[in-house]
Amino acid sequence: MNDITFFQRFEADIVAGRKTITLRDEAESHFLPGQRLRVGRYEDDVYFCTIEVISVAPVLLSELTDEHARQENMTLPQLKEVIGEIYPGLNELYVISFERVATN
Ligand SMILES: CC(=O)Nc1ccn([C@@H]2O[C@H](CO)[C@@H](O)[C@H]2O)c(=O)n1
Repeated sequence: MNDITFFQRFEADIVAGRKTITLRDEAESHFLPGQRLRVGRYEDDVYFCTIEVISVAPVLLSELTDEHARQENMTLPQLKEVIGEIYPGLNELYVISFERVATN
């Protein structure tokens, strides 16, 4: 069983260490620093790596900066568009920062 899933289009960036945060809603805000999470693809739940949670912190959509976007390997407009598609109308998000620790 996986602990968290990402859309398949982000797999390569996560595995390469180019994507080091994810923005989630309250339902996925319960992860704790130091936890190791098995990561799978949203589309088929196939495991693809393990990450260690560094921190979890609330952030408003309006507070997102170029630094968040850089950590997503996107531009800020791209990031806001993606969030608007995944979480339409949601302003209160949680930034989960992580480090990729293993691939098995
Ligand atoms: C079921 C479900 O919510 N799955 C999600 C949710 C979010 N994300 C990524 O986190 C960042 C900001 O939201 C962007 O990179 C998103 O694509 C994801 O990959 N998969």
